[in-house]
Amino acid sequence: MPTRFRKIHGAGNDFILFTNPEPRDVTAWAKEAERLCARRTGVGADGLVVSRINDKRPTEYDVSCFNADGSVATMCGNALRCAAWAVHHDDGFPAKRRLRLRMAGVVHEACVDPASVWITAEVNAIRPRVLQALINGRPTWFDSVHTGTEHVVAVVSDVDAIATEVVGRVVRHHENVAPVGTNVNFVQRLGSQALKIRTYERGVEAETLSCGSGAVAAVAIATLRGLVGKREVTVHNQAGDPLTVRPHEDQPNRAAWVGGPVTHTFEGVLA
Ligand SMILES: N[C@@H](CCC[C@H](N)C(=O)O)C(=O)O
Repeated sequence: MPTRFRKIHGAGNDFILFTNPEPRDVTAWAKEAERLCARRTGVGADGLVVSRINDKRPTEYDVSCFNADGSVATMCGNALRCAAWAVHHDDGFPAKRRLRLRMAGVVHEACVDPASVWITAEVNAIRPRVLQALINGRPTWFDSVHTGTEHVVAVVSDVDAIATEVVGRVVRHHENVAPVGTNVNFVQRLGSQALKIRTYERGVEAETLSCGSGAVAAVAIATLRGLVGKREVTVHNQAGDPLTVRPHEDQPNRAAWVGGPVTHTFEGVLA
């Protein structure tokens, strides 16, 4: 197993990132994710990410993401953004050029500009009202949308009034989304083209400070429900580092760009 790692976060969603491990590397990454993501006994992170260049042209990287519990994330917007930052920083991939990142068999575009790192996410069919749960005593509907991974979204009047981890844990295991479960988002309209979001993440089994695929899901549902127009939306999160979501120029109904800050925190060597 490689010993050098980088700690990095995408708008507060934090990862242990390994780049370009030896081609013959046989690390059991899922197991290592569980061990290293532990906040008290490991490095501590929401997930573990492995990024490696593949031999495809134009430049393409394979990016794998494991949640803190060792499960595979089929899509993680913030992990892809962190991986894109590293390709730019370490391998000299030019800013503002399109890069290809493959995660769980799906190719995402990425683009690093000085202020933000952007990646694309799929926006699949919306299933309105897939489940209902009590929020502060009030029955509340959740819509679902698959943005590369499972998300449900409830529109609420005040996200700060919600016990996100309590409600999130119940909804995450709701029978209508069994057996795979779901990530759970609570969304509030903040004004013209702005939302506030809180996300309970499956696989981390806790609220995270931001979620890229969750921000895309929130914008898809908020657009459908007429809360925002179909153009750029600012999604304010618990990190205080908003993500921006805008429709993809070529497939506005099928994909979106999500962008925001990436911060390299430190590099380390495993004992
Ligand atoms: N934080 C991520 C989503 C990670 C995946 C999720 N926990 C799952 O397993 O579905 C993001 O930024 O998109």
